[in-house]
Amino acid sequence: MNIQYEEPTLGSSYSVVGSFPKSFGYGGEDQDLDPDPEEANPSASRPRILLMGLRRSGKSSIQKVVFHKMSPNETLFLESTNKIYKDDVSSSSFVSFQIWDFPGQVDFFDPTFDSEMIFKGTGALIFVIDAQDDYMEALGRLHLTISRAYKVNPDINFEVFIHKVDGLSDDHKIETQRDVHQRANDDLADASLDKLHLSFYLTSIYDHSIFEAFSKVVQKLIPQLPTLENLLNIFISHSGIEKAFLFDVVSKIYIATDSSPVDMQTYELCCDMIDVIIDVSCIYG
Ligand SMILES: Nc1nc2c(ncn2[C@@H]2O[C@H](COP(=O)(O)OP(=O)(O)OP(=O)(O)O)[C@@H](O)[C@H]2O)c(=O)[nH]1
Repeated sequence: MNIQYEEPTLGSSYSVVGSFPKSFGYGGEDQDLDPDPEEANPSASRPRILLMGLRRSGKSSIQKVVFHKMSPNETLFLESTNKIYKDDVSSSSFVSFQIWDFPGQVDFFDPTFDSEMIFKGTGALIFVIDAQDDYMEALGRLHLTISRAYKVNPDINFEVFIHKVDGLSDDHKIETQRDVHQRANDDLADASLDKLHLSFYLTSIYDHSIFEAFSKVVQKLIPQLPTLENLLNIFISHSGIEKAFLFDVVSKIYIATDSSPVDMQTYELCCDMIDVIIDVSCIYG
């Protein structure tokens, strides 16, 4: 398969305000290797989040729903991705990264697949597994992908989205997560890759779980997170406010929250309030 690169078609609502500090370690080195001329630009030092997984696992849907406000039902009409689709997310000074949506059939052994270039500048690799399908093939692919990426760049955060869980009962969700977790880690142990840490999330585009999972993935890439958490702790202790989130309004992912546990209902309520405010400001704007 020939890997081609598609320029980001950035939603007009996004503007470049800032990027991750260079000291974070995602600049420079990869720029020489990347065939994309845009990478020569200093703004390209923002970290990369890769979306990988088998065909039809839901990668493009996740990217469109979270970052382009596509309604979940519209994703039924998405066409299969056949080249790497790069999307710039630069909506505030704390969230600035690129998402690379990969085609499901990417072939690591193809000479045009430059794993050095792709994985070197990567902050997080999200591997999407369709929980409504038989996931054995996906687990094999997960192992191949992460072991290859780890060899090139052991600093990548490996995130596994056990996706489309909207069709599963609560018991089935927990059982699937346990099973995927167990098998994926057994495969790593067999390959003597015990040091490689995987994080698992149950996700669906039909509820807020995908926004929550993406929030956590992005938070891990924010070097200022402890400071932000601290500031929010101080804020709630002095204001009598119960819970504080720092939101990226455009995507509704939260960049930080105070250290009390996150209750999904509170998070959903805040997301709904953001929608109301955006709708009202569109009417009166
Ligand atoms: N039930 C359910 N369906 C989903 C979910 N996410 C995506 N889908 C559906 O899964 C199908 C495939 O989604 P895509 O986003 O095109 O999958 P992809 O992984 O990008 O596929 P390729 O481009 O072929 O690699 C679509 O019909 C989506 O509507 C989800 O959370 N729940």
